[in-house]
Amino acid sequence: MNADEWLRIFAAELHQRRVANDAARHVVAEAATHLREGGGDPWLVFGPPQAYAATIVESIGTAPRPRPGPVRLDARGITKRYGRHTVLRDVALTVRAGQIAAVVGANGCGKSTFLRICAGLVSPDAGEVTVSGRLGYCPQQGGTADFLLPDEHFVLVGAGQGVARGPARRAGRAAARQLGWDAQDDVLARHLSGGTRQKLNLTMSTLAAPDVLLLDEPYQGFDQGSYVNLWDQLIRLRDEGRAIVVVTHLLNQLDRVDVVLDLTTGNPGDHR
Ligand SMILES: Nc1ncnc2c1ncn2[C@@H]1O[C@H](COP(=O)(O)OP(=O)(O)OP(=O)(O)O)[C@@H](O)[C@H]1O
Repeated sequence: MNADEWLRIFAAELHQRRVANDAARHVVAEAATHLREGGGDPWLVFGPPQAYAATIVESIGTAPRPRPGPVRLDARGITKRYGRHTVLRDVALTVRAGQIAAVVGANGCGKSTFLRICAGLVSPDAGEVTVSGRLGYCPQQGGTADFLLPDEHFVLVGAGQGVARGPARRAGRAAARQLGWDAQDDVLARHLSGGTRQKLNLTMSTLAAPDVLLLDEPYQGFDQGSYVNLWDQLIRLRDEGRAIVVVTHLLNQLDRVDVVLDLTTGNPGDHR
């Protein structure tokens, strides 16, 4: 790993660990100067960027997190049956502005079904979902149009949300860049790689600055760097006051979320 790559991951880690922006910039600049003047492999000088970021957090602490705001998504008593199979039974989830909720559980326990119900795409047999504000939804699969360019996707989604062509294109490209993807490529969606198509999906769901963001395993096909960028982006969106619900199988991410809904047991729990 070269110094630039190490510094990029180190900066992202500091951001994720909520080190105040000014302090993080200062620490990264110091590390960069040290590497430039002293040379050498950053892994030998500082160790893994994650571990060095943890040491920095121990010594300087983190910025206070904004307090969660009003309830943005409230799902109560959600029950869903397919034939004789009850997929969801009396499921509840409340997410406030400035919170991330993770929906976890075994394959087939109903995570995607629950998210689709929250998005208003599937009707529950019982229960109610109340969403306050604008909604963004990133499905697990599909969602892109094979014969459109990325820019055309942004314009289309923008039109549905009352955003003009130019701003929609710019917002889409900016959000894509945060995932490490240059969306200016003249490539039809059907020729994008699976991971890049998922970035397009994700970018579309965040385009109109939604108050509630529903993400169904949004990282599928992502490489390690894109995955780090994704969590960076989610934490930034949360700290801006969005309410985020993310379906995930990656339980090692749960220390970053505020609420966990385990559909294997059906119990939502405060995580912090
Ligand atoms: N439209 C449908 N008609 C009939 N059964 C369905 C339908 N949609 C989902 N199911 C069933 O409901 C159950 C839950 O599916 P769902 O996709 O919500 O699970 P999941 O927890 O998201 O799974 P995974 O972890 O594999 O993504 C499964 O048994 C699935 O076969």
